[in-house]
Amino acid sequence: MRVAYLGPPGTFSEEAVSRCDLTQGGEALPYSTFADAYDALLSRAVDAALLPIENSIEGAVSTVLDLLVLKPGPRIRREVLLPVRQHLLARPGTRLEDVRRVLSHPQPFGQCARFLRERLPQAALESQTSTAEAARKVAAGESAAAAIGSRAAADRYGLALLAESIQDSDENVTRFVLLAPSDEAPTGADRTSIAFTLDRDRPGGLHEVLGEFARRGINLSKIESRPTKRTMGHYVFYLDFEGHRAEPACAEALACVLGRVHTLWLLGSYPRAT
Ligand SMILES: O=C(O)C(=O)C[C@]1(C(=O)O)C=C[C@@H](O)C=C1
Repeated sequence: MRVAYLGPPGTFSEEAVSRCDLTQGGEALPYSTFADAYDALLSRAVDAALLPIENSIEGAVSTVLDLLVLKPGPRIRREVLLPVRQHLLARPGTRLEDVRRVLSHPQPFGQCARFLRERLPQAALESQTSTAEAARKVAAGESAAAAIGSRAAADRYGLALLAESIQDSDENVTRFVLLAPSDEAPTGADRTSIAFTLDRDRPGGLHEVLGEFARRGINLSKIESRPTKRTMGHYVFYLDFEGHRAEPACAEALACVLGRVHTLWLLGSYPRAT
């Protein structure tokens, strides 16, 4: 399987590729942005794309949520839970007090907010396309800069760990989804992701949708909203629930939801990661 991920090599996304049963041993192809990896799947340059969707400290990876409804088509075939340890990486010999610039992907800045505030309050934070890209630039640049990223990135780009495990909480997990042309057959322990918009200004619309699941004893595991990007106050709701869309109770709930929403996107059913 050819799988697109956020590169260059050394990202957490690359590590997630090596942890997913379907992509292990396949051909992993690095792309510079989530949108590029997603487009590679749409154009069939790859068979799948593995993208982060949420983090236990920082929350939604909104770019990826937006892609799922702005360019619909790909289905979620797997979820992968990756424990994430963030480290401060710098060229060997750099001291913490020398660091004036910190480079990373925006997500790790949020995951390491306390460390940055307490230990590097003067440093400028510079967003990069990925943690590994940040490490690559720090390795190539001057010593006043550091990157936030993985141990694998430090090894690959010849950087030292200036501070270890700097995320706000020890429990730091990023959830990735493997997107493919179709989702997975039922396994008995599945999850389903959908997205929908509601008709505007109808009281109780969201409550009615949630009620279809509650009535059938279907456990919701996530709800998230994003702006539709068209009008202020109009949202796309993202919902995850336990069960497969082909199971009778879930199929019935989805049929009823279809009658209560403006637009429904079926994002896929896939085995639940533990
Ligand atoms: O920059 C990387 O290493 C990525 O794989 C991206 C990403 C993300 O966007 O969430 C993945 C996992 C971590 O939460 C930090 C960054």
